Amino acid sequence: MCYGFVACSCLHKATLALRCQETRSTSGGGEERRGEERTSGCTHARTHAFGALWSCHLRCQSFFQFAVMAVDHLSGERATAQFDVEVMKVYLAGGQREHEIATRMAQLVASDPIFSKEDRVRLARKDLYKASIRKAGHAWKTILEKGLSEEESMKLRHFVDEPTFTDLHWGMFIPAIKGQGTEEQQHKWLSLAYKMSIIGCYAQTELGHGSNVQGLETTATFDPATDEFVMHSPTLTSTKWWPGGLGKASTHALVYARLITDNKDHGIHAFIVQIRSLEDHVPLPNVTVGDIGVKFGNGGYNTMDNGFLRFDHVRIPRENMLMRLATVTKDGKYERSDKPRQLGYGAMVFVRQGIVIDASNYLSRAVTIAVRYSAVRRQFGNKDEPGELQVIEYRTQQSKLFPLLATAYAYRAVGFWMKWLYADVMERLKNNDFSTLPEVHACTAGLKSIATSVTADGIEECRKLCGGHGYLCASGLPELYAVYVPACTYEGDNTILLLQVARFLLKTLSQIGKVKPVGTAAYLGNVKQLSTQNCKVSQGHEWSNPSILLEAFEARSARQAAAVALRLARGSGSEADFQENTPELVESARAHCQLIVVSKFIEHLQTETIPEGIKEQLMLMCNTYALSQIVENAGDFLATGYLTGKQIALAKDELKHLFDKIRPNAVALVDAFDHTDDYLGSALGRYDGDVYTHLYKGAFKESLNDTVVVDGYEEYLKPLLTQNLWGPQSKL
Ligand SMILES: Cc1cc2nc3c(=O)[nH]c(=O)nc-3n(C[C@H](O)[C@H](O)[C@H](O)COP(=O)(O)OP(=O)(O)OC[C@H]3O[C@@H](n4cnc5c(N)ncnc54)[C@H](O)[C@@H]3O)c2cc1C
Repeated sequence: MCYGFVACSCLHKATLALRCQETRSTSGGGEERRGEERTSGCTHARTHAFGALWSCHLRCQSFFQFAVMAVDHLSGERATAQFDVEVMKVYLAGGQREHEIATRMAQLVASDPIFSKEDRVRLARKDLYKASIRKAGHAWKTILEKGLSEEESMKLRHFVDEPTFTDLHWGMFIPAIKGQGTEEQQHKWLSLAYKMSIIGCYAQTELGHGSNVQGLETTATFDPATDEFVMHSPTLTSTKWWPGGLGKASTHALVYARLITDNKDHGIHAFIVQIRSLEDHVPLPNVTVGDIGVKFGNGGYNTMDNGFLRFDHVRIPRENMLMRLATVTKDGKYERSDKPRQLGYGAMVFVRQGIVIDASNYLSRAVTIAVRYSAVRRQFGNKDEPGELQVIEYRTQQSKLFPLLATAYAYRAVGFWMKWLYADVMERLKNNDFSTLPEVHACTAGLKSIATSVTADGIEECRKLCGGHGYLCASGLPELYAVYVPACTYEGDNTILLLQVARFLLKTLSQIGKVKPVGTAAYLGNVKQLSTQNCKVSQGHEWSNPSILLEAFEARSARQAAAVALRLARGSGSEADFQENTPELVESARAHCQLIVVSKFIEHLQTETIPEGIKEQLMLMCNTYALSQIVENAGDFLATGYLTGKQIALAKDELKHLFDKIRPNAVALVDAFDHTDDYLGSALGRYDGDVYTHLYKGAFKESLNDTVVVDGYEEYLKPLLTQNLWGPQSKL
C-alpha cells in the first residue's frame, strides 16, 4: 500500500539514505566481514539516516498526511449488510431523541481538545489525575455554559469516558442522600451538591470489610452533652478504603458507621462528614485522608482517586446523620421511623439498570474493535482463492466473536426492560406495594453479576481475538479491560450477589403451593412440569423457535434450583450445609439469570414495535445469544437430563448456520452501536479500517521514540556493547 510518503520530500530523502546505507554495508568482503560491516556500518548509517528521518518528522507536519487521506477499507463489508444501519442505530440508542442527543454530545466531546484521551496511557499518575480533574471541571463548565439538560449532561460525561470523582458525586453521594435523607436534609445537602459547591463520595468499604457491611468497624458515638456524633476509626482495619473521589477531590464523605448511643450499638447508619476545608481543601483536624495507590492497568481506573480515610474522634453535628429511616433525638433516644426500609430499593434498581446498560456498552465497544479488525486482518490462504483470508472468515474466530456480538445486543434489550422495571418499582413504592421487591432485588442483583462478569471476560476475549496488536494500548482494549473489570467487584462482589439470588430461589421453591412466584421467577410455579418433560427438538432448525429456546432455559434453571434445594433439604439445614453447596447454588443462580436475559430478549422482540427492517437481525442476535449459551453450558443441560447429546450437536450445527447469516452483516451490526472513533480510541477498531497506518503512526507518539538514541545508552548499553563494563562511563 502507498502510504503517501511523497507528501514529505525530506522524509523521502531520509528513507533513501537509509536504504542506500543498508545496501552499501552489505556489499563488502567475506561472510564474517560482511556481518561486521552490517553491524557497525549499518548501525552508524541507520543512526544518521534515521536521525535525518526523525528530525524531518519533528519539523514536518505533513509527515503523516497519508493518515488523513480518505479511505474505507471496510466499505466492501458494509455493502453486504442486509438491513438499514441508521434504523438500527436509533433502536439501539433507545429512540430518535436519545440518538440525536448522543450524536450531539459525542461530537461536542470529540471536538474539544481538553477532553482528548490521546496520551492517557502514557501519563504518569500525577499528570493523569490532574488531566482528569481538569476534564471533570471543564465538563461541568460546558454543561453550565451550554445549559445542558440532565440527560445531555449524563451523555456528555459518558463520552468524556473517564472514571472520575464526579461519578461518585452524582452516582452515589447524591442518590444516597435522596434515599436516606429527610426532606430537610435533602434540601440542605442537595442544594450544595447540585451546584458542586461541595464534592461528595460514598465511604462504605473498609480495609477489613467490604462485602460484609454488618462487619464495618467505624463508630459514630452520640454525645448528648454537645449534641454531636464522634466519628472514630478504632482499628487499622476500620480505615475506610476504596471510596472513589475520596483520595484527593471530595470535601464531604457519606460515611457508613456503627451508630452508638448510650453504649448501645444500633448497627450501620449513614453520616455526612466534612473531611476537607472549603477554603483551602486541607483535610480537617483529626482527619487522615489520601489516595490508596496505583491500580491495575495503564490509564485505566487510575484517573480515579480511590481513597483511605481515618477519623480520630472527629465531631459532627447530630443533624448530619441521615435520618429518613431512623433518628437519634437530642437526648440520645434512637427511634426507627415508620417509613418502610424498602424505599431505598428504587435507587438500587436504578443503579443496577445503569450497570447492565453500561455492560452492553462496554462489550459493544470491544466487539466493535474486534469485528472491524477481524475484517481487516488477513492470515494464511485458501488454496481455492487468491490472497490471504480475512480472519473473520475462520469458524473459530466467529464462534468466539459472534456470540459476544449477540450478547451485547441481548444486554441492550435487557437494559430496556430494566428501565421499565425501574418505573414499575417506583410506581409500586408510591402505592406502598412491596410485593415484587424480593424478586426485583434478586433479579437485578443477578443481572448485575452476570452482565459484568461476561462483559469483563468478553473484553479480554476480544483482546485475544485481535492477536498481538490487541495487546498494544493503541488497540484500546487493555485500557477498556482495566477500566471495566472492577465492575465485577464494586456495587457488590459478583459471587456474593449470585448467592443472594440463590437464597431467593430456595425461598421461592420452599413456598410453592403457598405463595405464587411472580415476575422473573414465575416459571418456578411450573417446576413439576419442567422437571418431567424433556426437549422435543429433532431437527436443527427447530432451535430457532423462541418457545423451544425459552422452555430449555426454564427447564434447566428449574431443575438446577430444585436439585440443590433437594440436597439442602436432605441435610441438616445448617449454614454449614449451605456453605458446602455454594458452588451449585451459584451455578443455579447463574442459570436463572441467563434465563432472564433470554426471556426478556424474546419478550422484547415479541411485544415491542420494532421496525421491520431490523427485526430479522435482532431475532438473529437473540437466537445466537440463546443457542451459544446452550452450547457453552451444554454440561448443565445434559446433567439435568433435559437435553440429549444429539440435541446439543444439533444446536451446534444450527449455531453455525446463524454465524453464516451474521457474517455479511457483522460490520454493519457493530456500526449500529454508533461508537465514534474518538470514543473507541482504537487503531484496530477505526471506522475506516485503516489499521496499519494508525498503528504505525501511533508508534511515533511513544515517548521512548522522543530521541533516536535512548536515554541511558551511554551509561548502560554502551559499556555492554563496547565490552567496557568496568570503564569510567559505566554506571553498571
Ligand atoms: C475500583 C473500585 C471502586 C470502588 N469504589 C468504592 C466506593 O466508591 N465506595 C466504597 O465504599 N467501596 C468501593 N469499592 C469497594 C467495593 O465495594 C468492595 O471491594 C466490594 O464490595 C467487594 O468487597 P470486598 O473487597 O470486601 O471483597 P471480599 O468480600 O473480601 O471478597 C473477596 C473474595 O471472597 C469471596 N467471598 C466473600 N464473602 C463470601 C461468602 N460469604 N461466600 C462466598 N464467597 C465469599 C468473594 O466472592 C471474593 O471472591 C470499590 C472497589 C473497587 C475495586
